[in-house]
Amino acid sequence: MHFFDRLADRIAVADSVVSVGLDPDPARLPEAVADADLPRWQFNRRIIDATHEHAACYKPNAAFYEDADGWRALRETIAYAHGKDVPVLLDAKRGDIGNTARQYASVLDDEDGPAADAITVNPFLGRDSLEPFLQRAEKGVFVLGRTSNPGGADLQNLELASGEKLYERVVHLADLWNDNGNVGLVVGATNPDELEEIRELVPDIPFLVPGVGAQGGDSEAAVEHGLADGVGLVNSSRGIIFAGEEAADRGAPEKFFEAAGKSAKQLKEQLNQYR
Ligand SMILES: O=C(O)c1cc(=O)[nH]c(=O)n1[C@@H]1O[C@H](COP(=O)(O)O)[C@@H](O)[C@H]1O
Repeated sequence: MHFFDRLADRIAVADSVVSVGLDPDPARLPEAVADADLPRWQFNRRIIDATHEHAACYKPNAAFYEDADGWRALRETIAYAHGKDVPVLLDAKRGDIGNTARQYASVLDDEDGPAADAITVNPFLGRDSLEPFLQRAEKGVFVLGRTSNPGGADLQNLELASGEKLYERVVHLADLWNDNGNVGLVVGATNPDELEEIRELVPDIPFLVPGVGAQGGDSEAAVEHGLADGVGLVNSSRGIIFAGEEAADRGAPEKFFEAAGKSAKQLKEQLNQYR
């Protein structure tokens, strides 16, 4: 099944557009999992148990898994999320020359265990660097459009000779690259005006909107402009998975994962007001 059809089904079942970011910073893992074999996997398992009812998608960021045990933790996490019937978007921001890109894209194949259903990619190297991802028609390919970080404007807002901004050009290209209907765009919630403008440029492309929660982005704009025909994702990572830190610090470690569930539910309900 094509990723966006699968995502539409999941959004309907969970009544949610929340993407739960699985960014298990080793320095912030609670004691309950810190001594386990594969702490990140044990952490994610309990986060998934607590949040899956409210999750349209899980988004593990590859940066938190790029070591020997990390890929094992990631594979277990993907399998577990699939077991709960929730799709997984691997946030890897890939983009490289052809043969390297082909290798990167193989992370989407099931040969070594369950693979992610979608991935984030960086468009800086142009179409051929993304071709191996785009050709996997059933997989979602989210192209970085306008990122949420303060330095995003350094390059993305540069004005080209044509008068277009660089991010506008990227958005236009992403639309051209969408032969298989599997392209999405990443547009941060911290730039609501640009979110609105980009939605006008590409009415039919679903967005992944990160930046609500810990980065303080605009959740109303995220929903209003992030969805295309009801399909899209609004991501929060630290705001959900570490919501229980304070309770644990106050001597209630059992509340850690419960708080993540509450936070995911709260975000779902907040976003649903605007759907
Ligand atoms: O591609 C992304 O997901 C992404 C793009 C962007 O513009 N900004 C952004 O924060 N992200 C990712 O979204 C997640 C945000 O995490 P929190 O700020 O903890 O919610 C991290 O995994 C980021 O790498």
